[in-house]
Amino acid sequence: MIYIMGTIAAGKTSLAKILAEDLQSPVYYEDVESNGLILNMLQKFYASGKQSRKANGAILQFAFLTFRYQQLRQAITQQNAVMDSSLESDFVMASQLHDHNEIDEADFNVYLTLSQEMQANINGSPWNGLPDLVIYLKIDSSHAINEIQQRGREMEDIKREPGLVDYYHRVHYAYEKWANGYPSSALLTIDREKYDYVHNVEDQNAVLDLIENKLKDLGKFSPKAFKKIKENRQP
Ligand SMILES: Nc1ncnc2c1ncn2[C@@H]1O[C@H](COP(=O)(O)OP(=O)(O)OP(=O)(O)O)[C@@H](O)[C@H]1O
Repeated sequence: MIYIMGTIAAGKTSLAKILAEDLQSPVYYEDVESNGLILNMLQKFYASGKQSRKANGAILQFAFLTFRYQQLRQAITQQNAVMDSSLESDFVMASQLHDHNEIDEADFNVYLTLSQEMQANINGSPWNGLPDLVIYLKIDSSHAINEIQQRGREMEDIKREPGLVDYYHRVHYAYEKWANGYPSSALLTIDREKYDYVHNVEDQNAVLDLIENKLKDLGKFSPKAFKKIKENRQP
């Protein structure tokens, strides 16, 4: 199992697609646009800054947790499944909301208990609860904000809600802090300021090489399978 982590609009979905195609692996997307229930909750969450985050933050996290659990139950049975979001990324989001008093203590404790119960329920079947590899997309905060604005979702628009700039910086900081302290499994950092894997084929191949070399070193596929993947890749 491969988790992709990074702040809002770091490029997780694009990398998940490119990597899964190259590895011929199953891929699990966040896909909020086609999940009506989550999209509706997100719109309420984003509606009016701190106030709406406080009113909707906890229930949104419970919704994401449920959705992720459904994905995970399927993904644990598959080799090298790519997850564009995960219980780990939800935990970063939920924690930063809690740190800023947008999820209260009691709700956060229920969230943590439920999350642990869900993980315990799928651990050992055959998953041990940890991803084989975590890819962290490191991006400058102002660059991520530009990307968010360029994708043009009304709920995320800083012209509509200028206070979102602080929120985006805060989420970015939460991910940086998480990446600096993550001890649990192999972590590979990809510098988004160096690699444009969406528009530049050379960059794309360089990033795929970095990830697949790491997977090979971790024993996730044989040197022969690795060679075949590289041969099949677009020049
Ligand atoms: N656990 C969560 N709590 C709060 N908001 C979340 C959570 N997970 C995702 N979101 C929000 O849902 C939206 C998801 O958008 P999308 O699926 O495009 O992913 P993204 O995080 O922006 O990633 P990327 O652009 O890197 O693929 C973003 O606004 C994101 O902040």
